[in-house]
Amino acid sequence: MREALLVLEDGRTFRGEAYGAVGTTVGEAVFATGMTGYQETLTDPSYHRQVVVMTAPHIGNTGVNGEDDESRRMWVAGFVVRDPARRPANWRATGSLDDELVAQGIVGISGVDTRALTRHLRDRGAMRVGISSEITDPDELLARVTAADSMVGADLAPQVSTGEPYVVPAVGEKRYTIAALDLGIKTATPRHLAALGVETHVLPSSATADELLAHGPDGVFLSNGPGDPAAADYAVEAVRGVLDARRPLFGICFGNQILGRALGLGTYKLRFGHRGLNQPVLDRVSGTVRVTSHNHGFAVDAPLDRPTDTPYGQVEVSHVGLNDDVVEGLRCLDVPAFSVQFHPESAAGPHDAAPLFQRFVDLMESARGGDAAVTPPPVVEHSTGEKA
Ligand SMILES: NC(=O)CC[C@H](N)C(=O)O
Repeated sequence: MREALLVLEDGRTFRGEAYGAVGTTVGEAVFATGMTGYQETLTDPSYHRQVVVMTAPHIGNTGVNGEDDESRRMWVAGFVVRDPARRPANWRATGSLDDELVAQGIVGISGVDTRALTRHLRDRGAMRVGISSEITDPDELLARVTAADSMVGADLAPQVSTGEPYVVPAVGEKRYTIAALDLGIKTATPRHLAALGVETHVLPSSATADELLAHGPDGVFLSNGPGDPAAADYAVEAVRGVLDARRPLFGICFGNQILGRALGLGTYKLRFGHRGLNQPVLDRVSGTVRVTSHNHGFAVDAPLDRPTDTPYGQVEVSHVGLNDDVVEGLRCLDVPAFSVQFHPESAAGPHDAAPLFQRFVDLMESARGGDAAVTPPPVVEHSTGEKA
């Protein structure tokens, strides 16, 4: 058994065993509370440059399979678990997580008190961290950690985006065509759209509005993605062009933050972010509470109690996180655009929010009928009492 060391930027140190590839890595320490879906987490491009701490104590129980990857590779900068499964067992498994982490060069640590680590991050906020199964001196590792780039100001979408455009065909009859700006897109998203008859043309993060609109798509999609939305000016510019063209637009997570910025709203870094599969969100349009999957460290800054005037008309907060009143969705009242901060495409679930893809399809359908500026019903008010 090989020892490993974890050092947080504030000096707190944990010791454990090497897990995954042997080596040294640094990144932003974040915790994820999902009890399932580790394969999707590891392969979600939004986790690029983040060291993910799993709060669920047993990880790897169902191994890995050839179907659940959210992209072409694992992106996490490091992986922290309590107890790796000794023997995976699942009818879909094609291998073990341990072997896959080694094969993909992901440095991890196991045997760590992940509860103590998570409480530390909750109390002090997300921060930089290093893991090493080579360096044994905490001060030496700490020097590497403090030399690492911060997540604030990091422009990471170009590093994960596709180099070349590609097409995900509709399942069955093709009814709509969309252009998707790949800021770190997950495979589950075009799959959900394909099931609704949507053909998705995925374009690199550098695509301009003209490129997105080149083939006359029914709508434009803005994907999830890693990094600080404040650093992605090129995407903001592209979205403004799409809004000018009044083309139906739907964004998820990073896409929600980019739409917010395109409308003139600000974004800010949350103390420790939302990462998990059971986050309650109020859909203020229908008055429904949905249990949703989250992975975000930044959020849009917008007033909850009134619409905001923007160069594209008014926008209102359509969804609110019930744990902490964070903006979880935007809805434009005068242009056909909306977005959510959480993940309707979520695999391993939950699927409460999946109908949002149908809302995008409905928006494209009404735009075809010349009725693009949908007149929405008023939002419902709520009170969560004291902030969490
Ligand atoms: N999943 C995402 O798209 C994450 C968006 C952004 N990088 C954040 O951390 O908030």
